[in-house]
Order: sequence, then C-alpha cells, then structure tokens
Amino acid sequence: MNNVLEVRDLSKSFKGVHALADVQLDVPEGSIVGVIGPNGAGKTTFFNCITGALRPDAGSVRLFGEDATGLPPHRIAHAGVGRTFQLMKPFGTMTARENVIAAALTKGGSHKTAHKRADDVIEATGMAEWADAVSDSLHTAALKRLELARVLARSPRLLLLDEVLAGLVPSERTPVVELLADLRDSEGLSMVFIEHIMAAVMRLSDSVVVFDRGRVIASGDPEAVVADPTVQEAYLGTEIADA
Ligand SMILES: Nc1ncnc2c1ncn2[C@@H]1O[C@H](COP(=O)(O)OP(=O)(O)OP(=O)(O)O)[C@@H](O)[C@H]1O
Repeated sequence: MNNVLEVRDLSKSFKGVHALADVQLDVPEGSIVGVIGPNGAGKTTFFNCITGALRPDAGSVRLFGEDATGLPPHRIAHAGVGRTFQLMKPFGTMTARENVIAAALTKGGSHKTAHKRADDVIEATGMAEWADAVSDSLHTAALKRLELARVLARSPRLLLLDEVLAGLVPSERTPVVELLADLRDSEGLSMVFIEHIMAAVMRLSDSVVVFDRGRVIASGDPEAVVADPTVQEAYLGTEIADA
C-alpha cells in the first residue's frame, strides 16, 4: 500500500522549547491515524509543519510520493490536503450552503461542478435540513459539520482533523464519528486526526501515535498502544477519566 504521508525526523523549536523532536510517521492510503497526547505535546505544531503554516527546523514531509517540506499552505492544499481547525471561521453572513459552494469553487472548475460537489457534500455530511440557514445562527454541532463540509468540498485526498469532536455532547459525536468512518470506507479517504475522546480514537484509528513533549512515545496498533505503560503514565491515566 502506498503512503499518502511520510514524515521523517521532523523537528521544530520555539525559543528553546522542542515542540517537535525527530518525529516519524507513515500514513498508508485509505487509513486513519489517531494522534493523542497531553496538552502542549506538539500535536498542533505537527499539523502546522505538514500544512505549511510553520516551516520545520529539520526533517522532511512527503505527500503523495513527492517532497512537500516547507511548501506554503496553498501548495499543500492544492496537492490534496484538507485541514479543519479547532476555531471555525465560516463566512458568518453567508448560508451554510453558500460557504460550502465557496469552498468548492476554490478547487477550480465550473460553477455547475462546484454546486454539484457542494450538494453532494451537504448530503453526505447530513447538513441538508439547515443548509440554507445563515452560518452565524448555527450552533456548535452544526458548525463542526460545516467546517468538515467546507474541507470536503475541495475533494482532499488526505484530511487532517484537529479535534473535530471538541464541544460536542456524546449524542452529537456519534454521527460525526460514523461519517468519518464512512468516508474512509466508501471513498478511501486517508485521515490523521488529533482527538482527546478515546472512544472515537479507538473506533476510528487503524493506528495510533502518541506525542509527549514533542516526541512520539508510542505508535502502532490502537489496542497495544493504549495498553503501553509509558502511554498510560504520560497521558491516559488522566484523560480516560475525562473522556
Ligand atoms: N507559535 C509558538 N510560539 C511559541 N511556542 C509555541 C508556539 N506554538 C506552540 N508552542 C509551544 O510548543 C509546544 C507544543 O504546542 P502544541 O500547540 O503543538 O501542542 P498540542 O499538543 O497541540 O497541545 P493542545 O492539545 O493543548 O492543543 C508547547 O510548549 C507550546 O507552548
């Protein structure tokens, strides 16, 4: 199986703080990798170095078989990487549908194609009921779906998801988790997702990688990783109680 993402020896420091140190990661095509770790472990910095928001100090990032180290964000997006943010910023005065269409248009192609893609994504993400509501009027669970829909509208090959479940109550999480599983199973979409909700990590992940103080302290089979005493000590002992 081809890897859509290969990270080698990735490092990034901020004024002496090693936010990332010699990080390695392979993401096989069509797989979901869960990223866990305590606050400040380097997870967001890791995403930022992949998406071009930050330039790594050392190491390499290969996307879809090509070197992508240090490329600017628009080149990474154009290559087929979609990213959601914890802080969602749709155009507030536009409807959800208009936001999705605007995202689809950035992909290029005709208006007709963009509208069709937006319709498909709205359907797939379960937004149809409120797609014509003004985005400013939407509650958190709807905004999360809209954020996902805007990213999917650009037809990415690799999705980077930053705590898409944060702020959702358990009954709102399940449909999002199942939607992500379906995107992998039916469209073969590859994903890396940062998540604190362990039930979702275990449901979705083909493999899990654990960050602690900028380093990967464990990775591989989800069951084996959560049973690892090092992981229990660094992270899970406290987090499972919160999940
Ligand atoms: N722009 C920045 N300038 C200075 N320090 C930074 C910057 N971004 C991150 N850091 C530091 O790098 C370390 C890793 O932060 P990062 O945000 O990547 O962790 P995280 O695992 O995503 O945490 P969280 O779960 O809280 O989002 C932290 O010590 C953080 O304070």
